[in-house]
Amino acid sequence: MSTTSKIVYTLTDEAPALATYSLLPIIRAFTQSLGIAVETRDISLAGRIIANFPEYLNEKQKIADHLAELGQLAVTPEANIIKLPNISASLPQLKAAIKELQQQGYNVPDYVDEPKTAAEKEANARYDKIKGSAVNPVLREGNSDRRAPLSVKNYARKHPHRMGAWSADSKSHVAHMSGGDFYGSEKSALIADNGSVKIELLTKDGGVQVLKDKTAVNAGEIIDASVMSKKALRRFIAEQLDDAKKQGVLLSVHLKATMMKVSDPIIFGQFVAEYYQDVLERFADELKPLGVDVNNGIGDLYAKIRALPAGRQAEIEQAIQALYQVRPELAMVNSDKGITNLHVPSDVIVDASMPAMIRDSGKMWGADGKLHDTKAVIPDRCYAGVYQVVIDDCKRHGAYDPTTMGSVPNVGLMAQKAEEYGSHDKTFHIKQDGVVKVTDGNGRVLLEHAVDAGDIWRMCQAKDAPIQDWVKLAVNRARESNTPAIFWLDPARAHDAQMILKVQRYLKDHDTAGLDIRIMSPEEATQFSIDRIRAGKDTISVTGNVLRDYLTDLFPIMELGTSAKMLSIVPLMSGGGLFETGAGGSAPKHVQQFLQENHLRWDSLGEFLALAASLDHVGSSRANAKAKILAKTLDQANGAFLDTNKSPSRKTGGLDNRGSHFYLALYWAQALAVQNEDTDLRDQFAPLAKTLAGQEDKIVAELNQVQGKPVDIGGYYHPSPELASRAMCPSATLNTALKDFMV
Ligand SMILES: NC(=O)C1=CN([C@@H]2O[C@H](COP(=O)(O)OP(=O)(O)OC[C@H]3O[C@@H](n4cnc5c(N)ncnc54)[C@H](OP(=O)(O)O)[C@@H]3O)[C@@H](O)[C@H]2O)C=CC1
Ligand SMILES: O=C(O)CCC(=O)C(=O)O
Ligand SMILES: [Mg+2]
Repeated sequence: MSTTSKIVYTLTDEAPALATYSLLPIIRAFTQSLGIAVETRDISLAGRIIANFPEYLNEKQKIADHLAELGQLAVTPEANIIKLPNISASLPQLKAAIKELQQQGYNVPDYVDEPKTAAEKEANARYDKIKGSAVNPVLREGNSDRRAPLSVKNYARKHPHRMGAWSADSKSHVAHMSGGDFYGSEKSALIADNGSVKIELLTKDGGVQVLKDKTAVNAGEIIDASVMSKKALRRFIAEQLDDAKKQGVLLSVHLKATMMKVSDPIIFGQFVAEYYQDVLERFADELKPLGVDVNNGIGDLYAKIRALPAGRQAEIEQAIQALYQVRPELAMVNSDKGITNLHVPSDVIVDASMPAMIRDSGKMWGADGKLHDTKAVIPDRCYAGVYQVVIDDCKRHGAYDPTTMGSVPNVGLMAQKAEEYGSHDKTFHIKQDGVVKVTDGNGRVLLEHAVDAGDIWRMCQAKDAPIQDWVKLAVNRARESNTPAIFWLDPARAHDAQMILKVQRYLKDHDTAGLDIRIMSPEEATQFSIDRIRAGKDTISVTGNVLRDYLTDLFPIMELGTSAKMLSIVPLMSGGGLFETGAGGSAPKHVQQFLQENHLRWDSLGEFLALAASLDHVGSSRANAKAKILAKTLDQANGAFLDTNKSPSRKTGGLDNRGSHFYLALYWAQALAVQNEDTDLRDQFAPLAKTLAGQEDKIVAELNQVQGKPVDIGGYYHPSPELASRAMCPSATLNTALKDFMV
């Protein structure tokens, strides 16, 4: 047995970070005697801020750049990383995290909206790297394999979640642009030789602005560029506001301002600017000096007008209320608190928000606290049509039935910052009219677009080696699960047209005899997959990076009620493993409930599944037979956990995240205690199984009785480890049982 086996468990944010305080002691108890070191690395938003400003901090406060360290590990065969969801911070969230750290005595600099000094500019540049989806693209050095394991699917069939009924006359629909968007303007080029490209704006007045001097490119790589016209977008938004009002439906906007951290806050800002135009113009003289930024949502205005005299502040607030009478009703994030879809760019995130809407009868919450039909605006056409197909299908045939429906697992192209999700450093808010050109090392123009000031131009890359790996993964999954696999590619898109050629070519490298592998446009693929879903049949979706993200929330949320129950593996191209936990996010709503009621409804099944896969990887890559047994018994424990329905309840009073962890420990110890493959392990875990089973009632009572009262953990983005640990491990009996077992 190797003694060097190491699993890195990531410390992140919000609900999954809280859950870790309770789960990690259990994981350590089960692995410590096996020579498997479970180490932690802090990749939380607060941790990343601290790591990037060492010169502002004292020695005790400093932490190393764990994300950079893991990024280096991810390209080595030794990597075995369990990655929990982390906050991809919008600017308002980043600022809130900075403020909290400052209040805790961390002297980190402010993020200044309009930086003037060199120091301010330098600090902002560091913060810009921390914000948005700054973690996943660094660690995801492989493609993605996300699916619902059979045990999970069977669980969902036995314990179906609630699905809202659909009616044929639902007015809910998706609205997208018909021109002037990324989809309509995409151009693509295939790179012939290794080298680099230059991105320049040739302005109308004859000037040249270098947007990005050097972007490395490899032979066989696909690059593409596209532009979102500000004028076309504004026209489209104005039309949609009128139409929503006319149809009497809510207006909702679904973007990914977190992951698409450069483009989508700007697009979001255009909705805010258009919707609140009257107020923004009427009070422009006061709002401008305050630095109100529409890209941060109308919440930014509310926060900044606090600096005005009370009377003026009230006047602006009244003007906004008056606007709500004449504008279409907005979908609400929190109707009790009056928080609308347009308050903060990161409250409604398309991958999770559209499936939740479809699960809830195609409705969203209105200001009256009731569900209403809604216009879901997804401006760009690349992927919006997928949701319209699902909505039309639900209107025709009603909601899907979790007890009978099939599954849509996903194989997603993701490695090496593939496609749109790697485009931040090549996305530009154009300041002057002109032409953007991408030229190669020989000065040859590969791509070019005429642009106007205010437009968003971006370039994406998809490297060849990841594409080959992705095709291989798809074929393997189709073979292993004997399931049809559909490549979701649109021949009308320049990028996808190139991709289709590559897929056709690389499929020939594999034995595909007897497999059903097809290429379809996203809309056709959606219809094909949901027809099969209704017939109880499975279909593998093989997609690019964005659809990987969207579909691995869409289908799990319909099939399982949540994407938390997904197995989410990233076979790293170097041979290592990155095991993501579930396919969802860090569930901010869960933290609110926890702080108010000391009940954490976070479901850690994703962590359990990832841990089993990670232990199995230790077993295979390190020839560690005991790790294999740990993995196998953990799988059995997961099965028992699902069978006995020990997932956390949504409501305070029932078993929560902590109780669910206890049951996992109990079932895992019991599975180890009854296996005969390794008698040492059996003898070692039998007493723990006995202790936990004997104390079940007492432990569960201790875990449940703390609920119902507010709890203080000393911070939101950067809680106190002592307070959080105390809150998350409230059963003295369980703590003692684990401690006694460890010695
Ligand atoms: N891999 C990653 O690192 C990811 C990070 N994110 C980040 O997470 C944050 C929040 O994103 P958001 O789009 O709101 O999505 P979330 O997935 O965090 O939340 C949406 C809803 O999904 C349900 N949910 C998600 N995970 C679980 C779980 N383990 N147990 C139970 N329910 C769960 C909850 O529904 P209910 O309220 O009905 O219980 C939750 O309110 C953002 O900062 C985002 O960038 C998002 C996706 C992936
Ligand atoms: O990185 C992020 O912000 C979110 C990632 C995500 O939603 C996903 O991978 O499904
Ligand atoms: Mg997602």
